[in-house]
Amino acid sequence: MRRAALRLCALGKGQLTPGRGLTQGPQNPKKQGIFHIHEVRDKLREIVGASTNWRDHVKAMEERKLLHSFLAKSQDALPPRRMKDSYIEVLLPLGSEPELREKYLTVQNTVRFGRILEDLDSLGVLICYMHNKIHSAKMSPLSIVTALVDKIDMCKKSLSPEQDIKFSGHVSWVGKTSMEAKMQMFQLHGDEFCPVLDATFVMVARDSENKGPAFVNPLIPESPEEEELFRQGELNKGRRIAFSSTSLLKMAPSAEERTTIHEMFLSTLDPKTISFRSRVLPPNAVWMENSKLKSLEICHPQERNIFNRIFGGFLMRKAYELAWATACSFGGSRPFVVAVDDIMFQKPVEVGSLLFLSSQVCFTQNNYIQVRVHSEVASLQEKTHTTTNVFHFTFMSEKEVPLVFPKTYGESMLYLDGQRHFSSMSGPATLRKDYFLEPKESHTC
Ligand SMILES: CCCCCCCCCC(=O)SCCNC(=O)CCNC(=O)[C@H](O)C(C)(C)COP(=O)(O)OP(=O)(O)OC[C@H]1O[C@@H](n2cnc3c(N)ncnc32)[C@H](O)[C@@H]1OP(=O)(O)O
Repeated sequence: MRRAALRLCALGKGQLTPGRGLTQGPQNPKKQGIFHIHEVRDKLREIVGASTNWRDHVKAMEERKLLHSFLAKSQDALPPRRMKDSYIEVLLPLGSEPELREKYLTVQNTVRFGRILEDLDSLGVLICYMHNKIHSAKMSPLSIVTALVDKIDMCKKSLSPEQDIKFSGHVSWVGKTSMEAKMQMFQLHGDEFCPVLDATFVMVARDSENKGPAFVNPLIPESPEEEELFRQGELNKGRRIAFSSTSLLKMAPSAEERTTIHEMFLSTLDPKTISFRSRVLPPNAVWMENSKLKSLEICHPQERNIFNRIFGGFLMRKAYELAWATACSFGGSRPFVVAVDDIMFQKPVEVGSLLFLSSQVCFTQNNYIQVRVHSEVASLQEKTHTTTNVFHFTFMSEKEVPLVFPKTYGESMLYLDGQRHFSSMSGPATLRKDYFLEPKESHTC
């Protein structure tokens, strides 16, 4: 493994305390200043001036054009902000408001992770709007879009749909037009909020009409912890550039990777024939081509964001649910998501698009299933397909899963890419002995 193994949630109680309370977990949910989950989208609508019905969306966009004059000509012209300026907490009161549960419920009486992805996306965008808030204006001239889900690490197998959940987050790094938002999620256990998830998103600011880049306010770290967070943001940017420059779409696999693929190839040759063409599946293995599932979404106006594009969170939920079904049918049991990695939003998805999602298992190890979902939109006029996103999900199954074998060169590259994503997690999966343990009845997290 290139980077020592699987991600453990780096969460601790009150892990980082810039500006007191930043990224802090256990706090009284009833205190002032916590948004209700319903308020997040309402607040976003208010900030961007979104229409509440589809008929008015053209008028709403026309109004946004007028905000162009509020855009800064340079980043230096914008006042610096602190991490605490964008810090927010959001309550999802599944315990205290049972009527909310239905939307979040799975048949196994756990919380739908796809819904959490949607909430994280909206929260990430709201955090970035808080960072760039113009205090004298109600609306923002910026169009902030999700560019990347850098990573999401789960530290609990499943969440209870009967206990309150709290999200918190803030901007942790800024570039010229991009921002990193770090978010955490906690669930009430006894009278304490315990950490359950850790997420890093990258958002990009665009002009009022979402046609070109726009500058974001600088960020000033105020304590050694904040400096460390900011430095980590810089490192993350460097890591992403390095990861992308060695992409298998650009470069040949390493010598070690080539050996892996060749050995897998040799292990599939039929010993009875002296031929490179007769391939036999080894025991307890599945051909990669047989691990696929596909779906189609018609992108209705209901799922639009202000810019008349489809919400990133909706795309993630759809991709996640397809990936889960893929892992489920591959492993033969209900898997749990462990990590989400490197979801890149390459192109916006327009309202009215036909969105094709294609999911396949591309790597497995012990109980782990690495699933890749590719999404593309079809242009009906030109009969062309354009890739909009690639999603990477790591699932854990309760029992050991079959190996997945590539047959073609292209599939071998998918295998290696899957292996790279799996290896980029930060702690060996097998070390996570507590992962399947349900919370104890004691009130410790
Ligand atoms: C209901 C009402 C609520 C309304 C709320 C609205 C919230 C909406 C939130 C969403 O749902 S957005 C929908 C999902 N996302 C998208 O559709 C985005 C699709 N992708 C794009 O539009 C472009 O790829 C994107 C604007 C993200 C980047 O465009 P470019 O590739 O031309 O960007 P460019 O090269 O100019 O780089 C601009 C910045 O982005 C950074 N960047 C671009 N791609 C990146 C990436 N993949 N990862 C990290 N950073 C990235 C890049 O480093 C640079 O940072 P700095 O200016 O700080 O140096």
